[in-house]
Amino acid sequence: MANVLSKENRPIIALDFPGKDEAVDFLRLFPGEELFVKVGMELYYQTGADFIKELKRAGHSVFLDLKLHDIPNTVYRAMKVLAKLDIDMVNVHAAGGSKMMEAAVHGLEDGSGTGRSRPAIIAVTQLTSTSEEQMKTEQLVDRPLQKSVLHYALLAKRAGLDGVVCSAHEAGLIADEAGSSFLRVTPGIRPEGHATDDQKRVVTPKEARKIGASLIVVGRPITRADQPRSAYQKVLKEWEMGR
Ligand SMILES: O=C(O)c1cc(=O)[nH]c(=O)n1[C@@H]1O[C@H](COP(=O)(O)O)[C@@H](O)[C@H]1O
Repeated sequence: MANVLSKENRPIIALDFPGKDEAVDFLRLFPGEELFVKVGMELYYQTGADFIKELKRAGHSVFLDLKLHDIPNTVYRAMKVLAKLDIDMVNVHAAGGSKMMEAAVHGLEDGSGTGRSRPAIIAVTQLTSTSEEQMKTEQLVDRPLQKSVLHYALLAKRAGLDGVVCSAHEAGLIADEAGSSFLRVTPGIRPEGHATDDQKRVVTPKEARKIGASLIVVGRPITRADQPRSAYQKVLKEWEMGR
């Protein structure tokens, strides 16, 4: 798989912008810097593959966050296409099951061809906006949230995935059970003193690293800040303090 842990595990910036212009304006604030960015559904559905290629040409690492969740054959075929974008990381929902996750890995391998490493692939466990109460009432899952997350992580590992998306709260447990090389990519990150919002299970960058996150994903605290560049520096500093 692509080496996503190079360049000192920089925080991944979620480019959750409505279109290319806004994303480009944001990236202009970081001249010459090679960032690790996440392109999600909103931006990808607007800009498509061309913008991903531009980001790669500019030297950025790209996590394409489309959270695939469909029957194995459909996911296999979609991953085969995505592998050609030369992205660094993609994801699926673990709830799609082991056969779907295996198909996703095979799709990436077949799409990458020989001589090129496939993108890293991680599985979303329970979203960081999900609470235990919601799991009970809406998913009818009557188990502790941590158990569900760990179960999905081990399922993903057995299916050949490289890691999971989870809250930092579960990162240490997953490292213990699935091994430290199994990636724990953690959104729901809020720097010290930041206001709360729709994210339920939030952690500071420093705490996330201490607990066992391999990589953190940060969106609005940086992209919606009055001074995005200094907000990024603050996140980076807090992340480094957690080492
Ligand atoms: O897969 C993800 O990236 C993801 C999974 C999850 O459980 N929670 C979660 O917040 N995310 C993404 O991480 C980013 C977090 O953004 P902020 O809440 O603005 O920091 C968003 O782009 C979400 O789509």
